[in-house]
Amino acid sequence: MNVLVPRLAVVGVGLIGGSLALGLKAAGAVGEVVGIGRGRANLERALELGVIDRISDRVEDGVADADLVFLATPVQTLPAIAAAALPHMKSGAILTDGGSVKGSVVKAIEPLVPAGVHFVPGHPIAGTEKSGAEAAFATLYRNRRCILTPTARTDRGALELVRQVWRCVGSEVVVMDVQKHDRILGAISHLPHMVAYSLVNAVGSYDRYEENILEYSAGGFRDFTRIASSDPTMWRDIALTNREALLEMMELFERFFAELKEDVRRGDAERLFEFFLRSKQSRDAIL
Ligand SMILES: NC(=O)c1ccc[n+]([C@@H]2O[C@H](COP(=O)([O-])OP(=O)(O)OC[C@H]3O[C@@H](n4cnc5c(N)ncnc54)[C@H](O)[C@@H]3O)[C@@H](O)[C@H]2O)c1
Ligand SMILES: O=C(O)C(=O)C[C@]1(C(=O)O)C=C[C@@H](O)C=C1
Repeated sequence: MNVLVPRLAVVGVGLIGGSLALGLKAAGAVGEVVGIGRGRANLERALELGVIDRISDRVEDGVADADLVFLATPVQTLPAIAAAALPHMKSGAILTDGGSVKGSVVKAIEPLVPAGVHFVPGHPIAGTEKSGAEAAFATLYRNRRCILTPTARTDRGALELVRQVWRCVGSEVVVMDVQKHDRILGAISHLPHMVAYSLVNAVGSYDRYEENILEYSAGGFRDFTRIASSDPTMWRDIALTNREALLEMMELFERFFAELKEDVRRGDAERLFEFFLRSKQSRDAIL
């Protein structure tokens, strides 16, 4: 494979940033990877694991010679990091990100982009509940989707390069407008995390017996709540920056849960069966 990105700078060498670096390395598509972050121990571990080739202690220095800068830190930290990075990026360089919410990120970053530097907002729809450089792996993005949310200001050449980067690690690239992205992800990703976190807290608070009843959990509870082990900082930031779409979905969910509760209360066998069947059919169809 030709080198697509001679020098990549990754800010936030965790699951998402580290996996992009590893995927590009595995494809032979990157020259050097510079890692930038807050936690020295995590960066040193990333270096040891071969996720990055060198550490830079300051965003300003680390991005200076990069052709592509990938921001992969919690959503609320992205604007300040972009503000620190952008004035130091070379002409023709591209800034992109992997933040789970796009509206707030684009609104804050786009006005900061100087002439000659390009910004391509993105979001890989892939992940796990694990965090940090140790959690990164080269195949995370294989057979997954990556959504890019360009605006009227986005440079088409830069968009094409970022598209190729994600294709190179095995993703199907989908281009979508920012608002649609935030609504769809609010439904398909953010709501399920809110439900999983609530379920664990609700069941965990049940105190009729002295035992911790979570210890009785088996496949059903554990499969359903895997994502409640996800990083609280990441999910706090998502809940705060996609509030409108998330509240709309939480209200929709409440209506469905109330309907189910009413059917249980009334002992309506026919409606219960129909409710479960409709859900099973929808889910089976995407497997
Ligand atoms: N985990 C997922 O499933 C997933 C999927 C898609 C997108 N995302 C998004 O990707 C981003 C990164 O998520 P992740 O799962 O890789 O998290 P992570 O915790 O594994 O990695 C984030 C890294 O950023 C560092 N960091 C945090 N604040 C920083 C700051 N102010 N300056 C520099 N470094 C900082 C952390 O130390 C950590 O090493 C988030 O915006 C998240 O919403 C996550
Ligand atoms: O598989 C997981 O653990 C995930 O939570 C990944 C997941 C999701 O599917 O909701 C989480 C957040 C993202 O921004 C994208 C993907």
